[in-house]
Amino acid sequence: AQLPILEFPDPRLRTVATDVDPSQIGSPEFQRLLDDMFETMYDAPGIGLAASQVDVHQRFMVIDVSEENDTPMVFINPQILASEGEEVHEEGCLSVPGIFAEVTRAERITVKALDREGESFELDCDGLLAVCVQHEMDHLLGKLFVDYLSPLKREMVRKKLAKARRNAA
Ligand SMILES: O=C(O)C[C@@H](Cc1ccccc1)C(=O)SCC(=O)c1ccccc1
Ligand SMILES: [Zn+2]
Repeated sequence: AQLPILEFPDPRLRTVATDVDPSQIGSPEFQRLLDDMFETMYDAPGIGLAASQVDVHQRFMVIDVSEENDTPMVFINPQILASEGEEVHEEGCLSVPGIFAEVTRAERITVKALDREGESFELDCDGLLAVCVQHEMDHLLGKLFVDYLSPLKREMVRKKLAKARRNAA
């Protein structure tokens, strides 16, 4: 099922997620949640989705940066072991619809996490995957890409979204 995505400035997006209990990963409920998150992400459409965005405050995220939407990736209890370089990339966010801004992040990262089978893996990422992993991991810390904007610009974003919500209502 598609899950409702929380939208800025909803304070629940600021919650810091807690580690997933590895013994829960194999449960039907957790596997169903992963499936629902992929369905929600592909439908949005998006290239990533953090559990925080669907009001589940546990440390996991789903990503698929492939052109064909056929490379689903699950990162549970992710941690960045190493990072290097700097790269500016235009980012969007399903929790801040219609807003795009440039963000500077590490160019290359080594991320360690558990996969959907609960197996530990390490991955060297660069390019859009590295950007997306860092963007999703920020969500798990209650951070949004608009936090990298000036307070003035962030206020403009808040007003723009509030207006869009009024018009939609
Ligand atoms: O809010 C999210 O976490 C999803 C976000 C991830 C992201 C996008 C761009 C840079 C970093 C992280 C999105 O997927 S926004 C939508 C988007 O960028 C996109 C949608 C369809 C095709 C390609 C990109
Ligand atoms: Zn986002």
